[in-house]
Amino acid sequence: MTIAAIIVAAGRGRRAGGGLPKQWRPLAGRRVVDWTLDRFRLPEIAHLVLVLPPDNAEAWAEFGATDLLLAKGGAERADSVRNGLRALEGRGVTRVLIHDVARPCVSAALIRAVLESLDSHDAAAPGLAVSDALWSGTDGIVEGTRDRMGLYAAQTPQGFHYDLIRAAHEARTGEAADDVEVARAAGMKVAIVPGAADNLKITRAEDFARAERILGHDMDVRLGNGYDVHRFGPGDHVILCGCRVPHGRGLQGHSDADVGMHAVTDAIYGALAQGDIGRHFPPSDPQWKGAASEIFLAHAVKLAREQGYRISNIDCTLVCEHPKIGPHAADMQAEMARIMGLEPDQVSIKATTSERLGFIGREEGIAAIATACLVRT
Ligand SMILES: Nc1ccn([C@@H]2O[C@H](COP(=O)(O)OP(=O)(O)OP(=O)(O)O)[C@@H](O)[C@H]2O)c(=O)n1
Ligand SMILES: C[C@](O)(CO)[C@H](O)COP(=O)(O)O
Repeated sequence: MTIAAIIVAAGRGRRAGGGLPKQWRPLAGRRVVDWTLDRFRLPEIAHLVLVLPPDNAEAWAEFGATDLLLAKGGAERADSVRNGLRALEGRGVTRVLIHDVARPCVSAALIRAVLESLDSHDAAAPGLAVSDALWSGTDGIVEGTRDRMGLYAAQTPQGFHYDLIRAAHEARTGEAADDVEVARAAGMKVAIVPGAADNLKITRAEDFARAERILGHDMDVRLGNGYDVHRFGPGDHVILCGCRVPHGRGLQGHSDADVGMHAVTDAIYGALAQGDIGRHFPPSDPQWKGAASEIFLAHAVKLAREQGYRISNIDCTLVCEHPKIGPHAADMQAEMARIMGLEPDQVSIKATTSERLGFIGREEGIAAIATACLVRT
């Protein structure tokens, strides 16, 4: 089974106002689009499609440089979805989730409930049973009461067997309230999964404050620290934070002895309460002899993602008299950011001496200390 998710983000956000379309506006410290995308970065989702406004060159450049598949938005939401479905052609996708970028508070539990329902149905979508009384009205005056029995507020992600919804969208053009309407027009039976009140769609200006409150309450922030020391030995360079730095001696260790990268890796494991490098890559195992420490860091980052965390920032301090780190700090920052899939401004690499005191002062080795901040997505 291959699962994909399509995030439709080609709307204009007219009702939300505020200049920029709502998906690009800030929400609890990040853009709406970043929150929504991260919600779908789950191990079971193999492909993530982002449907973008065709005229937003900046967004195409930004997301074109990521692992996302991109598709062009159309005039109506249904046109955008159709293009998203086409972008998945030939990738062996069997199930697809279709989600509004404007619903950034969706939980992994709801996403998984929809997927689970697809085991026994062609289509499934979250619906929130209407609990308030329903009126009809004109010009601010109530004209009648409607029966709310059996009525649901439709949410996303709406999930489908890929071939069926693909054919349904190709067969039906024109406006549709949602993909469930398209599916039903093609004769598909759609199961209702209990929706979540927190899974609101940011539609009007005031919805930002509510979404911010939900994401704030939800926030699970974890800190971890890492500390490492490697001893100098013969050599003509050291590897620090992924960069080769010429030096009169090398660092000794079972792997490439990248003391900075080890401290950062341990900080991430620490934040996850997952021990340290030695637990995942035992020094007694000969396969790690001389290994590039990138393997360890990439493993810790993957573990964080699998456990539902994103790395918010990293701070690493190298402690040595020599080599001087300043001239190499920017390269180290870029390399560490690359390995972790972060922006360089999320990674700080700095250095200090130990004022010629102790083993560092005697230039017997280099120490590194690091802090990692992880946030549940
Ligand atoms: N042509 C369109 C229209 C809408 N959408 C997406 O469909 C979702 C639900 O639409 P809505 O909340 O109505 O968003 P907008 O169309 O952006 O808002 P508005 O109607 O206020 O302009 C949003 O994620 C929006 O980006 C899209 O991808 N392509
Ligand atoms: C798909 C949807 O989110 C279901 O509630 C909704 O219909 C899309 O938004 P719109 O406001 O109807 O365009």
